[in-house]
Amino acid sequence: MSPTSYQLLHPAMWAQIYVLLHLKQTTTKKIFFSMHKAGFVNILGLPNMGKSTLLNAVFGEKLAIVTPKAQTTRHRMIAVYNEDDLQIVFSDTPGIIQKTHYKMQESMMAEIKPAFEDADVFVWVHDAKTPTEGLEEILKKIDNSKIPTLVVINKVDLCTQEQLLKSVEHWHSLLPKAEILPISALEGLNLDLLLKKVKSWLPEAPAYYDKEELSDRPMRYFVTEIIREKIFLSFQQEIPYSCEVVINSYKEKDGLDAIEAYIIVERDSQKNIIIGKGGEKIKHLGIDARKEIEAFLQKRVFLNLQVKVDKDWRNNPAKLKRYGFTE
Ligand SMILES: Nc1nc2c(ncn2[C@@H]2O[C@H](COP(=O)(O)OP(=O)(O)OP(=O)(O)O)[C@@H](O)[C@H]2O)c(=O)[nH]1
Repeated sequence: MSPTSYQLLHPAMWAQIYVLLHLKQTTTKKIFFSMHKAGFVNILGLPNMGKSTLLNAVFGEKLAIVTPKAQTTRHRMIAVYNEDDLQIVFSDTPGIIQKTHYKMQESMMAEIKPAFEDADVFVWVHDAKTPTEGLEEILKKIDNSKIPTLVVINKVDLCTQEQLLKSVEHWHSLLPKAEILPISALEGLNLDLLLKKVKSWLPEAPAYYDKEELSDRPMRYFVTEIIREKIFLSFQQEIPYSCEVVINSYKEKDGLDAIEAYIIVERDSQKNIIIGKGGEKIKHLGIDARKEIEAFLQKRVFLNLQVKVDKDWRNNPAKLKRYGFTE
C-alpha cells in the first residue's frame, strides 16, 4: 500500500493500519507451561512528549504528575506493572534537556544516565511534530546498545496524516533496528500493542519486585509531587521551575492525615507571588492539592502549606542534595 492510499483516514485509524502492516507480529509459542517474564523498560525522550502520560495510561491510574509545561518530571520513578506471568518495571525519566541552564537540570540529567544502561527494553517517546536535531549522539548510543527499542510516536490525535507518515519514515532512518508504534497516550490508542511488544522482548525471569508493590517511591513522594503539579498548573513562567516541595511533618491518624509541607522558592518576590494578595493564591493551591491527595490516599487530609525562601537552591549542590537530587 502506498503512503497516498492512507490519505483520507483519520491519523488514529492510520496508526492502527500501520501497526497491522508493519509491526512485527509476536508469535505465540505453544508451550505447556507459561513462563514468567520480567524486565526493566526505560521510558526516554525529550521533555513534554507524553512519557508520564503514557506511564499513567498503562497503569490506568495517575502515578506520575502531568502538566502542559516541559520539564515537569524531575526524578526517575519506577512503576511496577504486574500480570500473573509478567512483571514490567517501568522507569519514567525526566525529559532530556539538551542545554542545561542551572545545576538542578544537570542533576535531572544525571538521573537519566543510568537509564541508558540498565534497560532490557527502551521505549523512546516522541511526537510527530518535534524536530530531532541534536539527538544524534543519544540515538547512536541507543542504536549501539543493541537493546530492543520501541519508538513510540505519541499524540497521533494531534497530527495530520502527512506529519505522522513523515515522522515514521524519519524514525526508520534514525533508528533502523527499532520498531515504531504510533500511539495516543491520552486516548489510550495502541497501548495494548505496546504492552504486547514489550512483553515479547523481555527475558524469562522471576519477578524483581513484590507483586503488591507499585513503585520504589514512598507515599510522601507522591504527596509532594501532587503539590508540585498544582504549582505548575497555577503559576506561569519561572515560578514553577523555582519551586521545590518538601514535607516537614506527616502525622498519620485514624481517618485523617495531618501534613505540613514547605514550598521552597529562591527569592522573596516569588514567595509573595505564591502567597498572593491576602493569601488567596496559596489558599486555592492548598484546596486543589488537598483534594487530589485525599483521592490518592483514599483518606481525609489536613494540609498546611507554607512558603520558605532558600536562596539560589537550584544552583547549590549541597541544597540540591538535601532536596533529593542526584549529585
Ligand atoms: N493530545 C495529546 N496530548 C498528550 C498526549 N500525551 C501527552 N499529552 C500532553 O502532553 C503534555 C506533556 O505530557 P507529559 O506526560 O507531562 O510529558 P513528559 O514527556 O512526561 O514531560 P516532561 O515532564 O517534560 O518530561 C501534557 O499536557 C499531556 O496532557 C496525547 O497522546 N495526545
